[in-house]
Amino acid sequence: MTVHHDISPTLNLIRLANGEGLDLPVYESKGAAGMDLRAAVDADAPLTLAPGKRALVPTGFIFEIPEGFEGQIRPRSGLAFKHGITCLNSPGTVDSDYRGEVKVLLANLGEEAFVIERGMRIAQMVIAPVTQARVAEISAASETARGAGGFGSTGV
Ligand SMILES: O=c1ccn([C@H]2C[C@H](O)[C@@H](COP(=O)(O)OP(=O)(O)OP(=O)(O)O)O2)c(=O)[nH]1
Ligand SMILES: [Mg+2]
Repeated sequence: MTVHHDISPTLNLIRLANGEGLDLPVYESKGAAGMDLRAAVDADAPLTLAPGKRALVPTGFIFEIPEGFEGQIRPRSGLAFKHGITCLNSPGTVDSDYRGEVKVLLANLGEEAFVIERGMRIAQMVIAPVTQARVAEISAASETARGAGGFGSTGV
């Protein structure tokens, strides 16, 4: 069966109190795969992420991911390259039935503390189609040329 997804579904956002005044997430270029997510930390209280530490950073929005899609929260390569900042659970998964605030689990793998200011673009979200498989338990696996070979069985 072929499932055809709307290639530009509407993403409804609900702004929370801590998101007041923040720019909406946008695609920063015409062909960008991800929309950048901004930190909804208090303007008077930037978040300092010490080396080796992690923090759940609010975005200030509830995202109603359209049914049949997910939101994938991924690191920004610039922050990763320059500062060692990544998403610990990358790619983070935002389910289409989630109605809480989207948060970004940042980790500092760098050697210096990293300061997250309000409105900083900390990660990006890709909206991607999802397939839910039916699960069926069977008694024996079908035969293939690969068989159980894996984890480097074809060489490096
Ligand atoms: O980076 C993330 C990852 C998840 N979530 C939210 C949306 C997602 O729908 C929900 C649950 O995420 P996940 O399934 O990855 O976490 P879990 O540990 O399995 O929690 P749960 O038992 O709530 O599913 O948490 C975020 O806001 N940011
Ligand atoms: Mg889960």
